[in-house]
Amino acid sequence: MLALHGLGVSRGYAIGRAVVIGAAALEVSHYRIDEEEVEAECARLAAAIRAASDELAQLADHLPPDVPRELGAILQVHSMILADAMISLEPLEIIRSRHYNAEWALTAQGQALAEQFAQMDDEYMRERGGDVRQVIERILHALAEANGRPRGLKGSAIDDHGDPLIVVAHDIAPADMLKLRGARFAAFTTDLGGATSHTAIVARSMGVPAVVALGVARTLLRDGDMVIVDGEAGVLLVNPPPRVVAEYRARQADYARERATLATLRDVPAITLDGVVVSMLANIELPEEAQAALDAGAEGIGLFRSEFLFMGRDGLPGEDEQYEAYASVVRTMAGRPVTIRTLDIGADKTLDGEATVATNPALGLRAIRYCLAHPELFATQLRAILRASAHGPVRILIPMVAHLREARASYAAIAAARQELDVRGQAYGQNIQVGAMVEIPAVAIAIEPFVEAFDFLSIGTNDLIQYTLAIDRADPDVAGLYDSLHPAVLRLVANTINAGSRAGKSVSVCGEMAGDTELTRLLLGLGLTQFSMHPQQLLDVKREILHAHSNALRTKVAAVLNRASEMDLSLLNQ
Ligand SMILES: C=C(OP(=O)(O)O)C(=O)O
Repeated sequence: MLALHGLGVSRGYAIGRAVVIGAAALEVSHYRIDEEEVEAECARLAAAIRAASDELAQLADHLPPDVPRELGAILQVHSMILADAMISLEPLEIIRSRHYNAEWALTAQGQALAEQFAQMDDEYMRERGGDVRQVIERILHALAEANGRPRGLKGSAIDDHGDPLIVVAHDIAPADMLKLRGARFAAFTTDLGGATSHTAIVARSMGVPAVVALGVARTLLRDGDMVIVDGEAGVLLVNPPPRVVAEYRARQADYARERATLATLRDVPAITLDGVVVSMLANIELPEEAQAALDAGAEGIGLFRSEFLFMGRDGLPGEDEQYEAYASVVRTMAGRPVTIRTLDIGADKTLDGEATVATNPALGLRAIRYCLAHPELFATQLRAILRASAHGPVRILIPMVAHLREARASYAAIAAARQELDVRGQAYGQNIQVGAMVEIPAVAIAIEPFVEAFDFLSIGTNDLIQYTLAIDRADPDVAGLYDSLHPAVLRLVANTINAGSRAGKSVSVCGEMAGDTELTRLLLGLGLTQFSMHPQQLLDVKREILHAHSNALRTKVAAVLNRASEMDLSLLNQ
């Protein structure tokens, strides 16, 4: 058994078969077929191989006279590869023996061949690995065309009869995670990533165990390997013996029982032992998650990351489409407040087709900076949000504010959007509240004018830590330095909470710190009374709150906050 250690970023355990994917393979559907479908699936693959072969022949026959002669030679090599049994027969055997769908059989064979070619001594032969990959891609295109739909996971069906499937990837961009949402994988692992990378955040929102920062796991695993993902300990076990599988099945059952017990806290108000009332809010990425938030007892949405509506798709969503998405959340939350963050695009969250030239995108044209540089895009989103406020209480949250002039420009844009709606005869969002994310250290330090400028504040600890400690939150090489307990981080959080409380303005934490039960007592001790986190984490954190004594924690935290060293959490348990 191989045990690989990474960072557990989404709780729970999964036992299943690995689906090893590279970036391009993400677009390929993986599902198992029934015995009676085998011959039809083989015929489908054989037809695609013929189509690819015809296409190559056509290309070779109609080569313009001015193209280099090498191209003709390459096409010939590709035709030979295509005719070879390793491509024309082996994948059919995989369909018959493993009941994989055609695309999966082909990519599984491609992966095995890529590894064989990579190990060859002869450089010429090693390079042929690239040709094999190109030939396989040509057949995948032919399969997609024959299906009459673009390749993608959306249309895939995952094996319902056999073992659960577990994604093992080098890295998955947040936009690709969106494609995987519909595909019902039982767990995720990636070689890259950090605890607060957006990939980890999306995995948590999908409610499946996930381990990131595994280093080279993807290169060590093969499609179909039996694996266990331990999201608690951050471990990936490969080909475990039956004794270990049995132990993990027992852990899975215990975990399910623990969740069921927690569910009884759903409607219990979050009040500390000394009577401090705490608001339990949810973070969501897509409108469908609002129901999960309600099911977990959320008292509102503290952060709707609207950028996920814009990612992993062709073109931008228009005003009506956005309005429908926001309105559906507001309707689902039935009178509870919904905080919609305006487009926070940039760094690891990119729009399709938009390349960045920034050398350091985390410090570049992100979030409100991007929106102010694209006024029409911003205005469209603001109109959609204002319209959605007709269905219930909505708050607008502006990300990455660093300057007061950005606050002024945001208010001006909201006023202009309101005016445009007025002209249309739609008077919406007259008294809408506008807040700012506190995620740039400069704001948390010079906080007073921002408290004054905005109706409420939400501390984005993920970025606040990233920018305070100069740690890329998605980079596994520096994950060990990403530290929520650093005294500078805690003082910035305390400064923001205290300034809000002095001015009577509401302050929440919506970064991952809010959902970490190890930090609940610390945040209560810092005076926090509004927590916003993934629906999955709400009940765990509520349990901590119900057993805490807020005033005692405040005294303890105040006594150690100004120490130079990292916060010692054990002091809060004494
Ligand atoms: C909530 C936050 O924003 P995001 O994780 O979406 O960047 C944060 O930075 O803490």
